[in-house]
Amino acid sequence: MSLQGKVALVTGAGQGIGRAIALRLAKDGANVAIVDLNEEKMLAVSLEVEAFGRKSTTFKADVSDREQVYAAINHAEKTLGGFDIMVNNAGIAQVQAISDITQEDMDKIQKINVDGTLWGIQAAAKKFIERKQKGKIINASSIAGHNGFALLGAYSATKFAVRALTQAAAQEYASAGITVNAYCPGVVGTDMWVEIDKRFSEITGAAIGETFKKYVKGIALGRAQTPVDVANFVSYLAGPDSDYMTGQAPMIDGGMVYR
Ligand SMILES: NC(=O)C1=CN([C@@H]2O[C@H](COP(=O)(O)OP(=O)(O)OC[C@H]3O[C@@H](n4cnc5c(N)ncnc54)[C@H](O)[C@@H]3O)[C@@H](O)[C@H]2O)C=CC1
Ligand SMILES: CC(=O)C(C)=O
Repeated sequence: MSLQGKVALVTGAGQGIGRAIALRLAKDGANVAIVDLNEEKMLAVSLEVEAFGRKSTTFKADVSDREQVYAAINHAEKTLGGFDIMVNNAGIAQVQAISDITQEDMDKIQKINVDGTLWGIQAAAKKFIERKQKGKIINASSIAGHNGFALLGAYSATKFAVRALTQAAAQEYASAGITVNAYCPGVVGTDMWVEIDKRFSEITGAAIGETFKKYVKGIALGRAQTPVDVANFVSYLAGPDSDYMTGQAPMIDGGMVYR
């Protein structure tokens, strides 16, 4: 159990990839703070974490609000007795042709995916430095953070930005013993993809399920990704085996985008 006694905070942990990460870090030995907008879902995941024999706490926060992110970290530290790993996982998708993206669309997705990640990096690094300890910051990018996809332009732009923040933060915080990396999943069967598929269908006329199937066909390993596939990689990024890695954003996508 490589994370025995460590404290991790996972944003967007009420469901999907964030939930799987929270459970995997708990399995690895960490006590886990669950942060999300949905209180009922957070509580359910918190109970699942405790079933591994770990401590857990929940904190309702909108990651786009800087103060709420700082408050979430303070809460985790106080309740769980430390703070070692920050997973900036919360994010939203949008499916929209470039010509149809509005200012409101762009403001919303940037505030959550980009600002939310920035506040998470900044607040976590400040806490690690204040505590005079090393720390790990792990951000959710995407294959869409390496490759622009049609109808996912705004989303792709935010995930490219997450990689930029990851690279800059890795350099700025290395001397403090803080590593900053990102994970880039491909097509993961979560509610996010149910929504993406539905929006593609509205825009292109594709049948429900067709876009998801089309994307999955492009995966070399021949199946859609599960949240656990992502969590397995985040476990590595959170643990001591990745201590010599920083500023990176590898694909964990079953073979879709090659860099
Ligand atoms: N599903 C996929 O295929 C892929 C997902 N990703 C990224 O992985 C991350 C997680 O994705 P999924 O689990 O699929 O999404 P999801 O939509 O299933 O879950 C996202 C969670 O984040 C929470 N959330 C949303 N906005 C929030 C906010 N402002 N503050 C706090 N919590 C908020 C939601 O309540 C929800 O529990 C996202 O950053 C996403 O962009 C990256 C690549 C592929
Ligand atoms: C949701 C997402 O990041 C992709 C590319 O599927």
